[in-house]
Amino acid sequence: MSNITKLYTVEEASKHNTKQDCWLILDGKVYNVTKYLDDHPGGDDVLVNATGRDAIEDFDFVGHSKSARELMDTYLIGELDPSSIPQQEDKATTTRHQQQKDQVTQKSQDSSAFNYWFISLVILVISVIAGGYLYFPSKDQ
Ligand code: HEM
Repeated sequence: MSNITKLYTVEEASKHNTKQDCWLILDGKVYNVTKYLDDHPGGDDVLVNATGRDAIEDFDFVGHSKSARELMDTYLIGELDPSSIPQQEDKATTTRHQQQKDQVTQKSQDSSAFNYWFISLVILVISVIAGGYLYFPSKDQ
């Protein structure tokens, strides 16, 4: 097993995206698979298409064998620098979640205000009817 010492940015790792120079990012680790392209049983295109992003989900989806996982170590050249991983999507997601939360809070506040006025109106109507019976009792009694 190789020692992992070198850190690469996503940008640096993503530059190697051709059949002459192909690096993969798998679970935060960086692999130079250029020499393996011709031997990969799944073909070279699939590997070149998996560059520029962490392709561990694709790798796992294929259901690679134990020996395939052991083979990976041969091509390991380093790890991804975590600070280089773009956070934009997370920020956008957080903002979207906050907006959704705000909308729910706003709706619940609107509905509380409506309930307050509705209940007040019902009490008022009941009071008027009850008052009517008290001041104008039925002639039968
Ligand atoms: C260093 C990385 C990789 C190594 C060492 C590797 C190795 C292998 C090996 C040994 C096989 C034969 C089947 C097995 O033993 O599981 C295989 C098949 C395959 N691999 Fe990879 N692979 C790597 C990355 C990837 C990636 C990133 C993808 C997809 C995005 C991929 C897609 C496939 C496909 C589609 C097959 C064919 C499966 C089949 O026909 O049943 N591989 N790989």
